[in-house]
Order: sequence, then structure tokens, then C-alpha cells
Amino acid sequence: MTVRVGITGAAGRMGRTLVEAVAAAEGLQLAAALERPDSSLVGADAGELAGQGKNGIAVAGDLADVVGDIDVLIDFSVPDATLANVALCAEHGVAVVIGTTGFTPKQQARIDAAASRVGVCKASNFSTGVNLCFKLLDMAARVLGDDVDVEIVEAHHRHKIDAPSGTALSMGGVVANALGRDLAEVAVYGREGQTGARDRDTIGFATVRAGDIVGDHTVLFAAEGERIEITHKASSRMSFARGAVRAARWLAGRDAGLYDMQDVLGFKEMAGEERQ
Ligand SMILES: NC(=O)C1=CN([C@@H]2O[C@H](COP(=O)(O)OP(=O)(O)OC[C@H]3O[C@@H](n4cnc5c(N)ncnc54)[C@H](OP(=O)(O)O)[C@@H]3O)[C@@H](O)[C@H]2O)C=CC1
Ligand SMILES: O=C(O)C1=N[C@H](C(=O)O)C[C@H](O)C1
Repeated sequence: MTVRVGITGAAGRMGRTLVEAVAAAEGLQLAAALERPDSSLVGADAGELAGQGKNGIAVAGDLADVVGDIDVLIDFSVPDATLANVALCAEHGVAVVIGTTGFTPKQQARIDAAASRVGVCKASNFSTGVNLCFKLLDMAARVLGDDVDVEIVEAHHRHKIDAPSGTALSMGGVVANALGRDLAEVAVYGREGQTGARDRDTIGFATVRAGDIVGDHTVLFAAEGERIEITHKASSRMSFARGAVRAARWLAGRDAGLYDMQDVLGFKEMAGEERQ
């Protein structure tokens, strides 16, 4: 079966990379590409926008016009646009891969509601490397326990609009969960002035925005006399796009529910087998 894919924000950094990744993927076919309704790019050829040469898919401005042509929507845009798109897809039985970051808890609840009607695969990071890091972080936190200070440092390009990155927050969530802490209670977002000594229970976040950095994340586990650092560095957006394409193939035809890249990679099944 060929999975018919739609891509929102098709002229964006991730959108263009996704158009290229879908073209290279087996079993997937680009069936729709979207931009804002008022964008001057509506009507342009999506392949040309992605620097791939014409692919015959004209950029649409309204998802309602093309939702019947697709099986899965891949959405890397902004929270408000993603929420509107997910709601429409849920009405039409179209599955959604969500890469957008920066949702509030209230916005996340709307995604959860849509996922009771269709399959939704949402991940703050679709690269295999970062998802492997989540497993390594879980293991490191469980072994090191409360004997270390945990700090998370992330760096991204100057155009990124949310901070800390979705990936940094997910990493914090994994570590907090492994240590039996609630991230909302222990997170410290930046420090300035007379901060006092560090509280061991906190998880610190530091953000760098500069130039064209694709995405760097480091989690430090610092004890007296030694320090472990788990680092991931993305050098190409294709690492995210390939993961999202893999997720789209995996999600097509699946039951309604909220999934993530750990499901797609089979990591949750592996963890279940380890426990048995
Ligand atoms: N999960 C993951 O693996 C990854 C997630 N991301 C996330 O993906 C998102 C997009 O990142 P990136 O591609 O760098 O961002 P860009 O700004 O390059 O692209 C966003 C696209 O969405 C479009 N858009 C913005 N607002 C609307 C709207 N209201 N309606 C329709 N379209 C809209 C933009 O159009 P316009 O230019 O006209 O505003 C643009 O084409 C971010 O949240 C980022 O954090 C990024 C990389 C990996
Ligand atoms: O905006 C980006 O570029 C990225 N966003 C994601 C995030 O917020 O974690 C993933 C990746 O790091 C790139």
C-alpha cells in the first residue's frame, strides 16, 4: 500500500527537508503540500520550493481542500496551526505526525483529544540518535540517582522561537521520571544574580540561540570528582525528516491513540521484554 502524505509548512526549514525525504522514501507518496492561505507560495510547485525540481504538487493554502487526498499529515509548523490541522484531520480520519514543539499543557490536551479519534505520533525529536539518548539518559539517571547534579544545555539556530527546546524538555522529563521527581516542580530555567547554592533536586536548563546550529543537546550528570555528559549533535535536518517519514509509514492504518518515536522504534516493546 502506498501511503499518501501531506506536509504542512512545506516551505519552512523542516517542510522543505520533509518534501525531499518523502520523495526518497519507499511506500510513501507526496499527495499535498500546504502553506498559510495568504502565502505568496500558494500554487507554487512543492518540489521546486524544496530544491528538488518540479514534482507536480502545487502548494495549497487550505487543508480542507486536500484532506481527502491524504492518509497521513506530517506537521512541523507552529502550535496554533498544528492544533487546527489536527482537529480537521481527526474529523476526516487522517493520521497525524506532529513535530511542532512549544505546546502549552492546555494545547497538549487538545492533541490528546484528537488522538482518541485518529492515530497521532508526536515527538519533540524524530532522530534515532536522540531517541537512543532518551534510553541512555533513563539508565544514567537510575544508576547515578541523587548523587549528581543534572543540567541540560541546548543550542539551536537564531530563528528558533521556543525555549528550552522540546527535546531538552523531553530529556528533562526522562531524567525526572527516572529519579521520581516532577519536572514542573524541579526545573530551573536559567540563573542570574545571587542565586544561592544549587539545590541537588533541581534540573537546570540553559539555552543558546546562535547562527545556523541545527540542534545540540547535552545532559550533564555532575558528581564530586567526576562528570558524565550525554551529548547529541544534529548536523542535518534530514535526521529529523527521515524519522518523521518512518513514523508516517508506521502510523498509517494504525488504531487511534497517541504514539511517539519510542513506539515507532520499538523501544517500548524492548523495555517490556526486558522486564519479563
Ligand atoms: N520534532 C522534531 O524532530 C523537530 C521539530 N522541529 C519543530 O518544527 C517546527 C518548525 O520548525 P522549522 O521548520 O525550523 O520552522 P520554520 O519557521 O522554518 O517553518 C514553519 C513553517 O510553518 C509555517 N507556518 C507558520 N505559521 C503558520 C500558520 N499559522 N498556518 C500555516 N502555516 C504556518 C511557516 O510559514 P511562514 O514562513 O509563512 O510563517 C513555515 O513554512 C518548530 O516547532 C520546531 O521546533 C524542528 C525540527 C525537528
Ligand atoms: O526548532 C528546531 O530546529 C528544532 N526543534 C526541536 C526541539 O525543539 O527540540 C528538535 C530539534 O532540536 C530541532
